[in-house]
Amino acid sequence: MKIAIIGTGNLGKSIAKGLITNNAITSLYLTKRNLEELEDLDGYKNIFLTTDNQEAVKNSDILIFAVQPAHFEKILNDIKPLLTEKHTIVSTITGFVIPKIEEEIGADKFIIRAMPNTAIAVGKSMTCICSNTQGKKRVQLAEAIFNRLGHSLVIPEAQMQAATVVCASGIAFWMRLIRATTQAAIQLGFDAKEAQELAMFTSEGAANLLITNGNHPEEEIDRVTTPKGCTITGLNEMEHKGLSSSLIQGMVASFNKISNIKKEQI
Ligand SMILES: NC(=O)C1=CN([C@@H]2O[C@H](COP(=O)(O)OP(=O)(O)OC[C@H]3O[C@@H](n4cnc5c(N)ncnc54)[C@H](OP(=O)(O)O)[C@@H]3O)[C@@H](O)[C@H]2O)C=CC1
Ligand SMILES: O=C(O)[C@@H]1CCC=N1
Repeated sequence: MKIAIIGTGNLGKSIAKGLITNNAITSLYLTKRNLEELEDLDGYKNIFLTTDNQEAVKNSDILIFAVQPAHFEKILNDIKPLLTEKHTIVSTITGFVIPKIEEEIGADKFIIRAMPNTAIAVGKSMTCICSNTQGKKRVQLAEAIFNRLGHSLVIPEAQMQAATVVCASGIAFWMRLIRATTQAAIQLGFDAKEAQELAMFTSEGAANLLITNGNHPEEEIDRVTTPKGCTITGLNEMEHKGLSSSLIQGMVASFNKISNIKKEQI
């Protein structure tokens, strides 16, 4: 696959690392105005670092856009004359809706919106995907790419903002939960390194139980909670202090913020 990442910042670089590690490329163009931060990716075979978006577009078939929303319109205008039938446009840009992309480059283009997260760098992204009518013909291609870099789900565009909160911001939310677990483990007597090890691998195990068994979380909780035991005592105390409620309220606040940003842009 001949892929270009236009805007290789936090997310773009994570995608690049995932693609490189998973041998998912024939060639990979990475663009950015200031290339210094990409020095560690310099010198790899078939990886080209450039400030020239047009060069990247000419030499690639799949164009993954990962710039800030404010930069996207101008970049689309600059590369528009170079777009052909071979190109699949993949936008990871939050809040930039498909009708607006079609307005810039035309509804005849193959347009995909993807919402990955930074775990794409280690091949573990949960990525939600939607497309324009023309792009439906290339959705399987997008799924193939993102399934190599984790797990993907095709959703209606109307759910993309919610997917941003649950999956993209979700990485930050889970990091806080893991950090809090680590802090508790330190208070209970483990050193910092051991505490983080316990927190990371326990959360990985919990997720894998659900992924492998397909159970509801409460079924797995029932297997751990001995009557009158320490687990149910801990869980109930967490709920008295608002664990579930605070997570739900935080995610809804995050969703409301995205909705407001979108209104500000209109
Ligand atoms: N971070 C995340 O977890 C996620 C982010 N997103 C979305 O992805 C997009 C990127 O986010 P993020 O990676 O965090 O942002 P960053 O600011 O880290 O990255 C954007 C990059 O675009 C580059 N850039 C700016 N202008 C141009 C240009 N004209 N040509 C080429 N490159 C350019 C910038 O580098 P330079 O200034 O050197 O050009 C910068 O490195 C956003 O729209 C965000 O909403 C979506 C899902 C998850
Ligand atoms: O925090 C943000 O607004 C962006 C969108 C998802 C991840 N980062």
